[in-house]
Amino acid sequence: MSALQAVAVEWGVWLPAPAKINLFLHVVGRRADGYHLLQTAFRFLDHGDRLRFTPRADGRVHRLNDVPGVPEDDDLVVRAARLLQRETGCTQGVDIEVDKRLPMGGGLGGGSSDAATVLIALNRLWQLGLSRERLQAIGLTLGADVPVFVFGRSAFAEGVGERLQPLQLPPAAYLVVAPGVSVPTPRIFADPDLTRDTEACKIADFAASPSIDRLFGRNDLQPVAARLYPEVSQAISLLAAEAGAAVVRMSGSGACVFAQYADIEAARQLQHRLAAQWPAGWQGFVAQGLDEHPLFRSSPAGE
Ligand SMILES: C[C@](O)(CO)[C@H](O)COP(=O)(O)OP(=O)(O)OC[C@H]1O[C@@H](n2ccc(N)nc2=O)[C@H](O)[C@@H]1O
Ligand SMILES: Nc1ncnc2c1ncn2[C@@H]1O[C@H](COP(=O)(O)OP(=O)(O)OP(=O)(O)O)[C@@H](O)[C@H]1O
Repeated sequence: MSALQAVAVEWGVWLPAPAKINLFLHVVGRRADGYHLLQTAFRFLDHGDRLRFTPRADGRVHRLNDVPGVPEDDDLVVRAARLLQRETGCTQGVDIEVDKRLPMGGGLGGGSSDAATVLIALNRLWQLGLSRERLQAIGLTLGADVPVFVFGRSAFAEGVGERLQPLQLPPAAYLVVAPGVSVPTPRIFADPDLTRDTEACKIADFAASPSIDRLFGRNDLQPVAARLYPEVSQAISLLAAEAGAAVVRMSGSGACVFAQYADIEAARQLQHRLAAQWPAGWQGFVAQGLDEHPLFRSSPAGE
C-alpha cells in the first residue's frame, strides 16, 4: 500500500470538501447491529464546503469558527482530527476553519465530506503516511459516507457504503434543491415502512444503464422521507412538474432533491424557472458531476 497522493494540500489554503449525490440507493438488507445494507452509486459535485488548516504548537485540535447547531466537540471535522491523533500517536495540533456551504441533513454528505478532507489533508500536513485504505477504515468509524470521499472516485458502493468500486459516468449537470428542512438520517432508516428487501443488483446492471435521461433503480429512502417531510415531497413535485424529461430524485436520506441533465445550461434554465416559485428558505444550486474528488491527482483508486 502506497502513501496517499493528493494535490495542493498546504497549510493556510482553502481545500475542497465536495457534495455527493446518490444516483440510486437500494436497501438490500440489514446487519445484526441494525445498520442497513445498501447498494448505491455515489457521484461528487463541483460544489461543496471548504476547510483551511493552520498548525498549532500545543497539540490541540480547535475549530476557529462557529457552525450553527454543531458544537465544536461534536463536529465531524474536530472528531476526525482527534481520531487521527489517537490512531497514530501524533502530537501535532491544528486550527481548522470550516466554510459551510452545504445544507446540514441534506443528503449531500456535507459532514462526511468535511471529515474526509480533514483525514486526507492532515495525513499529508502532519506527514503521517497512512494509506488510502487505512484512512477509509478510520473514516468508516465516523460515518458510513466518509469512506467514499477518501476513496476519491465516483463509486458503486455496497455494504453500508464501505465496499467501493470506481465508476466512469457520463458527463452530467445537476440542479440540486434544498427544501429548507434538515432530515436526520437515523429517522429515515428507523421507519417501519422502509423497503429493506430490494433485490440485489450488480455493478454491470448499473453501468449498462445507457441514457442520461434515465436513472437506474430508485432511492428506497425517498418514499419515507417524502411522507415524513412534506417539504421533500413538495420539492420532488415542483421539480418533476418543471424538469421535462430530466430524472428527478432525492439524494441519500434527503432532504435535497436533484434533476440530472446532460447540459449545464438546461440545469441553469430550470433553476431560473423554479427560483421564482420557491418558498422562502429554499435554496438551489447548479453543479457539474465529477468523477474524481477535487483534492486528488489522477491516480488509480487503489493507490
Ligand atoms: C443515506 C446515506 O447518506 C447514503 O449515502 C448514508 O447511508 C448515510 O451515511 P451517514 O450520514 O454517514 O450515516 P451514519 O452517521 O453512519 O449513520 C447514521 C445512522 O443512520 C442509520 N444507518 C446509516 C447507514 C446505514 N447504512 N444504515 C443505517 O441504518 C443508523 O441508525 C446510523 O446510526
Ligand atoms: N462538519 C459538519 N458538517 C455538517 N454536519 C455535521 C458536521 N459535524 C457534525 N455534523 C452533524 O451531522 C449531521 C448530518 O450532517 P450532514 O450534513 O453530513 O448530513 P447529510 O447531508 O444528511 O449527509 P448524509 O448524506 O451523509 O446523510 C448534522 O445535522 C450535524 O448535527
